[in-house]
Amino acid sequence: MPRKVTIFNLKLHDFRNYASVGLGLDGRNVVLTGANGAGKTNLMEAVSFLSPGRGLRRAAYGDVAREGAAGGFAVFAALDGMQGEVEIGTGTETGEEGQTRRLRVNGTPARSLDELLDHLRVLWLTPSMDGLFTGASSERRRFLDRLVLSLDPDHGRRVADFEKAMRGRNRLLSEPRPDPQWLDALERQMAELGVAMTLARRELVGLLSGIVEASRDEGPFPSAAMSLSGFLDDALEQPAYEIEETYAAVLRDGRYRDAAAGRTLDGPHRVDLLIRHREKDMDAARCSTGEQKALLVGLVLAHAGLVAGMTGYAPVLLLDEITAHLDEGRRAALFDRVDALGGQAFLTGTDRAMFEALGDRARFLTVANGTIAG
Ligand SMILES: Nc1ncnc2c1ncn2[C@@H]1O[C@H](COP(=O)(O)OP(=O)(O)OP(=O)(O)O)[C@@H](O)[C@H]1O
Repeated sequence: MPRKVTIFNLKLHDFRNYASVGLGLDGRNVVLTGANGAGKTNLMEAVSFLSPGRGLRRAAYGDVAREGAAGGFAVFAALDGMQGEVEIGTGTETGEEGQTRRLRVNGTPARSLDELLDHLRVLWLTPSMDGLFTGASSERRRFLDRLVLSLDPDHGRRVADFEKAMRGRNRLLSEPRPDPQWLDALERQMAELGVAMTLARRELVGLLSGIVEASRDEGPFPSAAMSLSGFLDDALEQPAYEIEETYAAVLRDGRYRDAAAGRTLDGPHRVDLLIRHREKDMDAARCSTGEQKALLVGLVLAHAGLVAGMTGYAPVLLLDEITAHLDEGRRAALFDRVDALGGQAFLTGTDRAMFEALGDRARFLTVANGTIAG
């Protein structure tokens, strides 16, 4: 059984519609109910800032600070985490480069937001992910990279460095006489990072598929068959250095074509995560809304199980408006699976009755107008 990470105190300051609010928690799951616009998702978003990145809305920091507030926002959490008890403070400051996010761990400034991953992993499922299967491949890539990142903290840097090198190459190719040596160097870097990224993604898909397979008969959530497509699909059985050579050659040979296109046409930035509904043997994009939601829930729960297995600690789960599209049986099964994961989950909805099956496995809170009541 994985160990539990427990957030037992949460404070928000100038965060969206919260001027200042403090919340004591007892380690159980948390159900937040309230009217539309009350601040339920905002509270979840605050918890999502306990992971690197821009949170579950991928918001610009300027939009997160409470309208009318003079400075930035702040989120404080006291938790029993992966390295014991810790106090985390994060928020924005306005400097020369605009709004930047800062992190303090036990009062000491952290060098990087990645330090958050030493203490907890936060995973989420929000209604904005409902279009994952039907939307653009860039959304699925982002989803995939977030899954990888929660297991492999170096992945974010790899992706960012690859994109930087690619932008450099694109810029160089737009010049009338680009320096071939400089191009060689950038392409070598892209090959190294691009192949590392691809192998990390492939490993994640393999591990996740294993978990999905193992939990196939555990309830009403359909299982996803996943594969990657769109980048060196035939070369990936080779050793890593050979794949790098292959990709570097593809880039070299594609210079004229890419210069004409104004962008790099081959690379890990073109990969798609293909998902099929296993039981129906149907492309997820062609499944019903409810089937897609159930497939996504199954995938996120499998990923949470994988993170718990790999780190030894159950992740904090944020499930926003999770009961929409799920029938009663699926809701009860979801709560059982969430509970079996052994972590702390935050769930939101407009109707408290939808969460009745959780019983005393959750603490019920009511959110209204940027205030929270027990
Ligand atoms: N920077 C901000 N400053 C002040 N208020 C904000 C800011 N950003 C968003 N809001 C307000 O927060 C409210 C939305 O809160 P939230 O998304 O948490 O609602 P919710 O309770 O999840 O509602 P729903 O059930 O509709 O999803 C809106 O009224 C919105 O105008």
